[in-house]
Amino acid sequence: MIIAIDGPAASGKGTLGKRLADHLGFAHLDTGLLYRAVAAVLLARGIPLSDREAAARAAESLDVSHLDAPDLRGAAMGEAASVISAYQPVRDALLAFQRQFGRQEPGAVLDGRDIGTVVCPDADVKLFITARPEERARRRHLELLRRGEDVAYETILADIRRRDERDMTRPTAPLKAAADAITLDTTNLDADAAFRAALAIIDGKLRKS
Ligand SMILES: Nc1ncnc2c1ncn2[C@@H]1O[C@H](COP(=O)(O)OP(=O)(O)OP(=O)(O)O)[C@@H](O)[C@H]1O
Ligand SMILES: Nc1ccn([C@@H]2O[C@H](COP(=O)(O)O)[C@@H](O)[C@H]2O)c(=O)n1
Repeated sequence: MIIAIDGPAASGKGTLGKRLADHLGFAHLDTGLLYRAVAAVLLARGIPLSDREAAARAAESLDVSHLDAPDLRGAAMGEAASVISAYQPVRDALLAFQRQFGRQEPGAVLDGRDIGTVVCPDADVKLFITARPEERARRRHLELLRRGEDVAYETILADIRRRDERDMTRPTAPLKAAADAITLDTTNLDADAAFRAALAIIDGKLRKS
């Protein structure tokens, strides 16, 4: 069984995905980390993010055993990931790994931008998690402060808006809800309430099928 979660930056996809996976005994993949890891390779080697060929090579030879590295979660890496994720060969190189991950038993939760539309178009349940940009920026601001990154709220809000715009308007696998996705707006829901709402959607969807 596959649960696909998509949505804009800092909407709570990863938090929800991990919680659902733990609850259901499923594997969980935060696919944004793959793009962040590719960007990290380029930045570590001093290669400009505009070098599409180098980005594609980095994606093709990506070592996925270090996706838990804390430096991947920083604000700069999110921005860099958003640049290289627009390159089709980068996306192509990461596709097979994601699809293979989704085949695990008893199930898998994948979160990202194109899970319901491209990576797992046949997913059993598709959720599109969203929240107002100001609320997402507030959450990310808190998170970064806790991590010791003292970035101004306004800067984070501007970054989120820019990243969403780039992700939504790129020609390849743009961020959008799949036609059969159920949208959950978590602007006024804390993480517990979002989890309960998502579980109710999943239960309802599975009972119908
Ligand atoms: N419903 C919620 N209410 C309040 N805070 C939340 C909620 N969901 C997640 N958070 C917090 O918001 C921040 C962003 O959440 P998370 O990293 O899960 O978002 P994301 O969509 O996976 O982000 P990204 O797109 O950058 O990968 C985290 O600090 C998380 O703890
Ligand atoms: N399926 C995905 C996941 C992520 N991206 C791109 O990576 C950037 C970072 O992702 P986070 O989820 O960690 O914020 C994101 O802004 C996207 O550009 C993607 O294209 N597809």
